[in-house]
Amino acid sequence: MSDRPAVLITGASSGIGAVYANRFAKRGHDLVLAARDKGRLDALAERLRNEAGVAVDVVKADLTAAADLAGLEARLADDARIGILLNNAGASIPGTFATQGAGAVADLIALNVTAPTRLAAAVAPRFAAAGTGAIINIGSVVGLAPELGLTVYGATKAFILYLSQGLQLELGSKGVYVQAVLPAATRTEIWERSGRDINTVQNLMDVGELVDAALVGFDRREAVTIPPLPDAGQFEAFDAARKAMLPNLGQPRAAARYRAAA
Ligand SMILES: NC(=O)C1=CN([C@@H]2O[C@H](COP(=O)(O)OP(=O)(O)OC[C@H]3O[C@@H](n4cnc5c(N)ncnc54)[C@H](OP(=O)(O)O)[C@@H]3O)[C@@H](O)[C@H]2O)C=CC1
Ligand SMILES: N[C@@H](C=O)C(=O)O
Repeated sequence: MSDRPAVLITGASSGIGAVYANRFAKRGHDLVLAARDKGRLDALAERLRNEAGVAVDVVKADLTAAADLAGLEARLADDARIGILLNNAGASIPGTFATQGAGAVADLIALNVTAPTRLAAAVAPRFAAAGTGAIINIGSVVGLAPELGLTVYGATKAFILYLSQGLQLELGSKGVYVQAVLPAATRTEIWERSGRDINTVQNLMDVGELVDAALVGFDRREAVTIPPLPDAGQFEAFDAARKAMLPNLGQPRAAARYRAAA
């Protein structure tokens, strides 16, 4: 039994989540790995038990299935060994907003928005009461860029950034660390799964490099970690400009530019 907090990782069967599992195991953390593909989870768990000597629980869970999600929520609420929640599971969908269909859009929101929010809501009271704990939410640079044409996917990732920043403000003073990680294009299965030929994607980052960079931000207790962004000052200026606008938003009258000429 490790003396470090256990880490519950969603979407641990492949890609970014599987690499995070490897890295946290090598750091000596026990793990709870959740995804739909139990075979891949079991193989990863066995390897990490052997290589890192940590305890690894596997939970087969479809985060768009209410009962499965509820089971993970209960695990997060009740298992005091879990001190880190990694909200990683996610997907994109092919097509455009006009072609994707309401069902596919709703399913994407269930996975990318509802599930990480409910899991964070399940663990936040326990972390706040304990005065410690960490929530890592995997967003995307696409959440900053409607220009990329991934409208609903990007909107789900913009939600993750906002949720993370809000939770930082609400929970930080209670000892809970919340990190938003915003990868750019990274070499994982998400591309094939969402109908994209990965060979057409430019500037793909190696998934191990992505996770190692995200963990540098984690170790620094950075609020928003954007591994591909060379100059942190650009995001700081972006966020400062947003904050500078806030005092001008609560006005009793419509701005003169919107009032009919007298
Ligand atoms: N790769 C990239 O370019 C980028 C990825 N991201 C984000 O990184 C995160 C991880 O994605 P990535 O590693 O790239 O992609 P992968 O497709 O490799 O991994 C996605 C993971 O999510 C799990 N998952 C998918 N659907 C469900 C579901 N319904 N219920 C439970 N688990 C599910 C998959 O497991 P299983 O199929 O076994 O359920 C898998 O483990 C996502 O949130 C993604 O949006 C952000 C920016 C860039
Ligand atoms: N997953 C990628 C887009 O589909 C990304 O977030 O860059």
